[in-house]
Amino acid sequence: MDQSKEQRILNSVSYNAVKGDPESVLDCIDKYCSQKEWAMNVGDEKGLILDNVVKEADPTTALELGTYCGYSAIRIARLLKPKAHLFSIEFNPEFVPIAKEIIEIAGLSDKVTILEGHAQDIIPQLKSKYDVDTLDFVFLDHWKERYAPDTILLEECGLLRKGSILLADNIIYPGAPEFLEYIRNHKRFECTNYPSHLEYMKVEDAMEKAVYLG
Ligand SMILES: Oc1cc(-c2ccc(F)cc2)cc2cncnc12
Ligand SMILES: [Mg+2]
Repeated sequence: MDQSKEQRILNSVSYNAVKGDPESVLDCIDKYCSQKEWAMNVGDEKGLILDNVVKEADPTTALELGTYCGYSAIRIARLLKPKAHLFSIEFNPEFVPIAKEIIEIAGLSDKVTILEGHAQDIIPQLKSKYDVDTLDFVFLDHWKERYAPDTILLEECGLLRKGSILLADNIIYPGAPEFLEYIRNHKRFECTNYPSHLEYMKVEDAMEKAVYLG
């Protein structure tokens, strides 16, 4: 059976990246996806925005919705302090083993737990099953129509605390209008927009940061 694009990305990382070096894994994926096959990694330009918000949050416990091949999980996990941990939720069973392998090559398997399933099913289990208290940072990068309901679910599950930082990808393209409307019209969130471009393209995109005010 022909290999998937995601398998080809893993092949490229496995062959070209320096084992245990997250930067070389990120560079390899960015090179492959800008020169060979486009893929929906957050990419290098929006990745810098992600880096800065993660540094600002300096999270002990972080959550990512939408693992894909593990690119943004590596961007986040490489910046985490020693005892900090990232949970990453992915519903596509084909992506999970590939992301695990790529994160392993980056040497970050100890800092990342990939949870396979739908966010709306896993979020309610984070406290009881995964011993999470509250989340210091959340990266939303899964299906755009799930951004708002899953944000509401995080709050309902008591997973947000005063100062929790949410960062959402693809605010312009593909777009997340319901999410924007929700967080910008609710006084419990302080929002900041970061204009950027769609990964590896000249198409406009943006990220939105929302600080939960409690
Ligand atoms: O960053 C992203 C980009 C795109 C996407 C797809 C097709 C296209 F033409 C343009 C953009 C889809 C995504 C789905 N989930 C998470 N992130 C995504
Ligand atoms: Mg995205």
